[in-house]
Amino acid sequence: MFNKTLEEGHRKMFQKELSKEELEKFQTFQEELLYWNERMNLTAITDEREIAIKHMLDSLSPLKEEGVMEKGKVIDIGTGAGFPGIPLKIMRPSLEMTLLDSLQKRLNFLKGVIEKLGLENITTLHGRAEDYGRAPEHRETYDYAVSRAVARLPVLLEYALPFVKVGGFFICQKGPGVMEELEASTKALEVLGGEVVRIEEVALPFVERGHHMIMIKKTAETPKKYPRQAGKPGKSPL
Ligand SMILES: C[S@@+](CC[C@H](N)C(=O)[O-])C[C@H]1O[C@@H](n2cnc3c(N)ncnc32)[C@H](O)[C@@H]1O
Repeated sequence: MFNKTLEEGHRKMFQKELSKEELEKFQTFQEELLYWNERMNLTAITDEREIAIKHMLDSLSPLKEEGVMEKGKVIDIGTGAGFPGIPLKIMRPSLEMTLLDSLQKRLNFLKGVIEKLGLENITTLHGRAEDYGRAPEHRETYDYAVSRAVARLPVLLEYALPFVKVGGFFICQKGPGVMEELEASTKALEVLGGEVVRIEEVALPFVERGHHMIMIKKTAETPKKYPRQAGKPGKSPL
């Protein structure tokens, strides 16, 4: 059921077949997710078909944009059980992927997944986005930041934009409240050096509800005082 849904759904979304190797990797990831989900809290979605659609295919939606994430350094902020970072890495093995989360046990799960799938050029990073966003080895060094289901946009921008090089992009997915979140983000975009370049409605195969993909270009360096200390962006968003 998982494989069939993923294959058909991928074909509908991208008009392209998944290779045998890609399919095997997705399947192993799904099996690991379900196995470990019995032992720790990884996902509320446990139906195989739903995992294929709402986790795997949903994570791939940035790839619908032509020329996006063909190569370069990517950070997935608040990756949780590996979404969208692992599916993106399966489809684009040449990406240099960093999976960031503040929960160590989820990263331990991901280290196992990375080994089982034989993925290379992928690392896990334990801690808060606000702290790594100030660290010179991470600040403004990524071509892309991605993030799904982590925070409202004004908060998320303060987590994400400090990681992105000027000229790079932050890509996130948002549900029905997208326009309201965008309106609330005017100040954050201006202060942190970002500009919305695309808002795309993404339809997911087999289900009614899709989402919006927002592409934000980093247009200027983020001032040194951002991100503020851990917890502050969430408590008092820009
Ligand atoms: C609701 S989960 C979403 C996980 C995954 N992105 C997905 O779409 O399934 C949010 C994740 O973000 C992490 N997180 C929240 N705030 C964070 C922060 N400031 N820095 C790093 N990770 C954070 C949490 O630990 C959690 O794993």
